[in-house]
Amino acid sequence: MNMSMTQPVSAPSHPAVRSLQVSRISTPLTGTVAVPGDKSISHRSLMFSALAEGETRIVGLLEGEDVLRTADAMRALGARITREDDGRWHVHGCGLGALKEPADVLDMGNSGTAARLLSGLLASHGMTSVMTGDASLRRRPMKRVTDPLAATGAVFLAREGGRLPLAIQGNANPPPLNYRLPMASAQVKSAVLLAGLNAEGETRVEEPVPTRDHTENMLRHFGAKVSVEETPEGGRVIRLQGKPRLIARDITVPGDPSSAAFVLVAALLVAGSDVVITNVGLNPLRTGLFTTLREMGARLDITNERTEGGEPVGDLHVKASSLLAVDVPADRAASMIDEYPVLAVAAAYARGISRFRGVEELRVKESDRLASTVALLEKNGVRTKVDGNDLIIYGTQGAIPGGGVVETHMDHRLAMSASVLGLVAENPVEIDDTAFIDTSFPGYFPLFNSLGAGFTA
Ligand SMILES: O=C(O)C1=C[C@@H](OP(=O)(O)O)[C@@H](O)[C@H](O)C1
Ligand SMILES: C=C(OP(=O)(O)O)C(=O)O
Repeated sequence: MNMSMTQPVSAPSHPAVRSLQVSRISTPLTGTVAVPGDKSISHRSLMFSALAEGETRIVGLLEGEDVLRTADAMRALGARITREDDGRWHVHGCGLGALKEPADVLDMGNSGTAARLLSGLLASHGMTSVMTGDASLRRRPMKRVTDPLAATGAVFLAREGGRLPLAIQGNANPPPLNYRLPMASAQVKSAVLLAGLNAEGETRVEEPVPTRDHTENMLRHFGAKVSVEETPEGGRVIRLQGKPRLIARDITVPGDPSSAAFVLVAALLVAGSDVVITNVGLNPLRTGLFTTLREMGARLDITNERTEGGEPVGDLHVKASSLLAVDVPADRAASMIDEYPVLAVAAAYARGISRFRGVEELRVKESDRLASTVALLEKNGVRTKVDGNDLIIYGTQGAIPGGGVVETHMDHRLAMSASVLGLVAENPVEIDDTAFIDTSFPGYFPLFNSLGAGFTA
C-alpha cells in the first residue's frame, strides 16, 4: 500500500497581520464550491479518537488553525496523529484514562472550543497541565467550565476572572457530575460530558435550550452510551454512562454550515448571483441561519439531502434575493450563534428594521461580537442599536454606504463578515487584519475568487 505520511502538520505561531481593501463588485457570483470541514466536528473527531482504542481515519477534517491546535494538544497528551498526502488523517488513540501528562504548556491559539472541551479531559485525568492561548483566547471566560469541573475534585489555578493561562491538577478518579447549564453553550455541556467519560457512573447535564449535539452523536459513534430526553420547558437532559469502551471508528466530516454562511449571504446580496455549495452539514441544531434567511425572503433550496457519517448533509442552492428585515427569536440563537455577524450584514442590506433577540453570548466570543458587529456596521454608515441583549439593525434597502475601516480584534468571523459587506457597499471597505480567517476557513479568498469575487488578498 502506498501511504505516504507527512509528519506532524502543526498550527503556525501567531499569524502575520494581513490587511485588505474590498471594493464592490459589479458582476454576479456564480459557480459551485465546497466549503472546508465542520470545525465543531473536526475538534471532536481528534479528541475522541485520541481516547479510543485503535486507529481512526478521518476524511474531510478542517485544517484550520483552531483544529490544528487540538491536533497538537492531543499529540502532546500521547495520541499518534498523522496526515496522508491525500488529506486523510489517522489517529492512534491511547485508550480512555491513559492520556499522558503533557511535557509543555498546551497552546490552544484562538480556539475557545479546543480550550473548553480539553479542560474537561484534563480535569478528569491524574495529571498536571497548563493551558494558554492567544491574546483573544486569554480574554475569554473559562469559569463557565472550571466552576462545574471543580466538582470533579480537579484543582484550577487561573488568572483574574478565570482567564487563561490555566493550570489544572486533574483527578484520576473523578465522580460523575450532575449539572444544569446556566447558559446555552455546547462547549460547557461538552466539557462536563468529557469529564464524565473517565468517571464511574452516570453524568447528567441539563441544558435550558438545545445546543449543537455533535459531542453526544460522536461519543455514541465511538461506542459510549448517551441518552437524551426533552424537558417540558423545551430543554434537554443528557445522560452519559461513564467508563465506556471507546473503539476507533472512521469519521467523515461534512462541510461547515457556519463557513457556508459567508458564501450564502454574499450570493444573496450580490445582484444576479447563482451559487451551489455542496456537502454542507445540516444538523438541525446548526441551521437557524437558513431558517432566518428564508424568513427574510432568501431564495435558498436544499437539494441532495442525505446522511453521511451520522450527520445530515445536503447542497445549498442560493440565488440573489431582495431581503426583508427579520425578528430572530432568542431561542434560535444557539442554532446560529456564530452566524450573527454575517446575518447582520444581510440585515443591513435588507429593507426594514431587524431585531436579533437574546444575543448576549456574542459578548464572549473571539471578540465582543455584539460590540464589534455594531462597530462594523456603524463605521460603514449603517445605524444600529443595542437594547439590553437584543441587537437592532436599520436596513439600508441595498444602499450600505461603506467606506469604513473595520477592526477585527483577532476575530475570523468579523473579518469574513466585513469582506462580504465590502462586496456590496458603495465605497471600499478596509479590513485591518484578515489573517485569523485561517482559524476556521483556510482558502477563503481563493474560494470566493473562484465564484468571481475579485478579492485582492
Ligand atoms: O461546541 C462547539 O463546537 C462550539 C460551540 C459554540 O460556542 P458556545 O458553546 O460557547 O456557544 C460556537 O460558538 C463555537 O464556534 C463552537
Ligand atoms: C466562537 C467561535 O469559536 P471558538 O469558541 O471555538 O473560539 C467561532 O468559531 O465563531
